[in-house]
Amino acid sequence: MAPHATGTPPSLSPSNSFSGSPITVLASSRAVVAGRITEATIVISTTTGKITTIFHSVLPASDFPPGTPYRDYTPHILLPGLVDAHVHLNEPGRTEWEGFWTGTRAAAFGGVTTVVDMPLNAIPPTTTVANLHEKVEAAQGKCWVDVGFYGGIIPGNADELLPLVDAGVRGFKGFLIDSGVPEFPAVSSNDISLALTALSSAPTTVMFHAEMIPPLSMSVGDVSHTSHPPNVPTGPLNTYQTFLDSRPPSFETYAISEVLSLAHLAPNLPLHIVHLSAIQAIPLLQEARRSGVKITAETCFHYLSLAAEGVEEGDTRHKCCPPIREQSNQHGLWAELKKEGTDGEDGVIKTVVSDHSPCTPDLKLLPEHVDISKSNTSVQEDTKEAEKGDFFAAWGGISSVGLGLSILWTEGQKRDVSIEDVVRWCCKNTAKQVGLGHRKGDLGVGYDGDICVFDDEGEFTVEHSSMLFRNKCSPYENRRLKGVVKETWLRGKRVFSRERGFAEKAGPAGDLLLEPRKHKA
Ligand SMILES: NC(=O)NC(NC(N)=O)C(=O)[O-]
Ligand SMILES: [Zn+2]
Ligand SMILES: [Zn+2]
Repeated sequence: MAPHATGTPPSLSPSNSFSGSPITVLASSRAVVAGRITEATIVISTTTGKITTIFHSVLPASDFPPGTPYRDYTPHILLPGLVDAHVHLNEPGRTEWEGFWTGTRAAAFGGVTTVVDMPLNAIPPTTTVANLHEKVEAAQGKCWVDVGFYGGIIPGNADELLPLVDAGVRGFKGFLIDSGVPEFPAVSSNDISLALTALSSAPTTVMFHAEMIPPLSMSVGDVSHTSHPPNVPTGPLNTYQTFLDSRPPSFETYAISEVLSLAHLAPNLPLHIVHLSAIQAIPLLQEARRSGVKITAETCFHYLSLAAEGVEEGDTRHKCCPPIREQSNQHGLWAELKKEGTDGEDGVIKTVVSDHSPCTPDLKLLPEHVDISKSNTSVQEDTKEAEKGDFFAAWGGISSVGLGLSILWTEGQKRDVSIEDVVRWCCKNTAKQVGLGHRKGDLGVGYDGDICVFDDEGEFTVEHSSMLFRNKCSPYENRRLKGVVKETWLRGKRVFSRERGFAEKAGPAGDLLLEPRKHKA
């Protein structure tokens, strides 16, 4: 046996194989194994889909029995499949916005092998066990990657929360501001208290969309002095700055203070702020962590790659909540993110996710001058002239599932980001956040054989053929990105290849990840 092997030697007896070989072997001179780049030969059981052995060198095919599927991908990098812990798949109920089939194919295209579906925008929302069952029913047989589900916290559903934990949700999300859909109302501080109390010793994570309209007296200083509440537009509705001014950083800091003021109700429960945008919130979170509050935050590919200064008039593809802020804010997010994993530092932003929240293009109310892919017919024919480009009336949400790795890699070129950093933020930490750290987010013995084959030197332009989500409407369209996913492997099966497409004959191989989260020892 080669030196430096970890794990048990592969059982090479062909008798326990269903596909002719009991193992599949992927090798490369560069792989991110246990968080470090190394040479590796990865052996995956074809029966369990688990990694059985990793050799820390590139072994030749001749070291394995004849007929063993083997490929040396050198010089491409083998990464753990990405875990995108924030995706809105919208099925059932708003399947014209997205769906399990299209959303998970878009994920597989980008090396994402696990997505965790948000509890809102589908109808019904995932706020009861019965509703979770409807979602699971709708997902059967349609998923090209593994899919987990969050539960939702809304007013009045505190009694559903523990049953949802037992039913296998990977965490919960509640809104402190209007969510944009009527069936998922915002929670009050009383609702949060009830939820935290109900879940105080449950093995889960409670996450918040942290924006709140602060009392008027507290908003002074955020926006130019006005007597308006900040959420009321004070300029042209199709100018991005008007929208940005309407959701200032104080919305995020105020909401996070609210969450922190209730954290004592569940001191052992992990809390998490989704899609953090405002850097002004970072000191609050740092201080809370220093005083022992178990709170983390995620940011999104768009906050790290787009900036308010670059949003053209009426280009509502950039609308999301909280908003994309100025370039200086983006720098601050990067600085905090890069602390994560640095010796002696404690970054509060642990993860980077897509927050893929699509809709049909008509709801984006795009004006004609915003040139989007013409694959979506009758895009804005019905839009009233007055509404075109209106940042307030347009749906808030950015489409990017499956583009994240390349977006981050492209941005990272300017910022001394290593591939190990990307794996930590998008694989290891996201898997841990959703209670899947024992089987996802890393390459190691006993982990699922989820592998992204990444050409870190390749480039592509985002166009129709690289946006596999249902509606081709994304601010990344026509952008040139660095880093191409060549293949995506899910539990030892190749589900996607850039050259050969999807494993159509085998069909969707994704599992629904409903194993309940485990109590910490
Ligand atoms: N209803 C939504 O999908 N909202 C989402 N929208 C964004 N982020 O703009 C979100 O996650 O809050
Ligand atoms: Zn949100
Ligand atoms: Zn979201």
